[in-house]
Amino acid sequence: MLTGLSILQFFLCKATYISSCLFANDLFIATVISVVDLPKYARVNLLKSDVSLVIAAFNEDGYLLCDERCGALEHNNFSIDPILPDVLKFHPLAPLTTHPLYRDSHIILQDKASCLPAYLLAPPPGSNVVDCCAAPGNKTTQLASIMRNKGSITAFDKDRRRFAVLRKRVREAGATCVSPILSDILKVCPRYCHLILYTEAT
Ligand SMILES: C[S@@+](CC[C@H](N)C(=O)[O-])C[C@H]1O[C@@H](n2cnc3c(N)ncnc32)[C@H](O)[C@@H]1O
Repeated sequence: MLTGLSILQFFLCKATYISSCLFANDLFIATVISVVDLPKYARVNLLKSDVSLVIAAFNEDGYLLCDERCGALEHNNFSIDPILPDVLKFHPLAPLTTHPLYRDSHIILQDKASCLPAYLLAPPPGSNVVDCCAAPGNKTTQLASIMRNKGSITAFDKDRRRFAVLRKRVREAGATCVSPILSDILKVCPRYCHLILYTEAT
């Protein structure tokens, strides 16, 4: 039997539960909206194309290059990132994964934040670089693009399945200066690295 007080407690409890569900739901909706709001970034693979050719191809497909400062991107607009000259910014819903430039690895979908380490490292062509944690290969192929395939990139990953993706991406990107190695970087003999000038591990 519920007393008057316990009935009140029961309903208070329910009310708290319902409001926490509503709050969780709001949080979920807010999260979905913020993910949908994020722009898409496409890095031009300089091993297969160049920025002006990619811009021209998108223009032909009805995309319009606009100034980064013009605010929120319209559906078919895109802009050049103000910091990264080989990175293009698109509307969050731009259907880039079905675009031929993506399928042929002329562009690589890579978030702006992920593009920054290799851009800041900026190894000149002819460098010897070790990518310690390379799969799926976004930064590895970006480094190859920056180095114009000149020099060497030794790309380690210890996860067999992710390593397979790395090899595929490296091949598709035409990154011939990359040697993928399936291994735990921590087990690699330091002697091996005597030529290394740059390392990148993210
Ligand atoms: C966040 S992902 C790297 C993303 C990659 N740099 C890119 O830009 O595409 C981390 C990777 O590090 C690998 N990894 C973690 N510890 C490692 C180790 N000790 N040796 C080799 N690979 C390792 C994981 O298997 C995973 O594939």
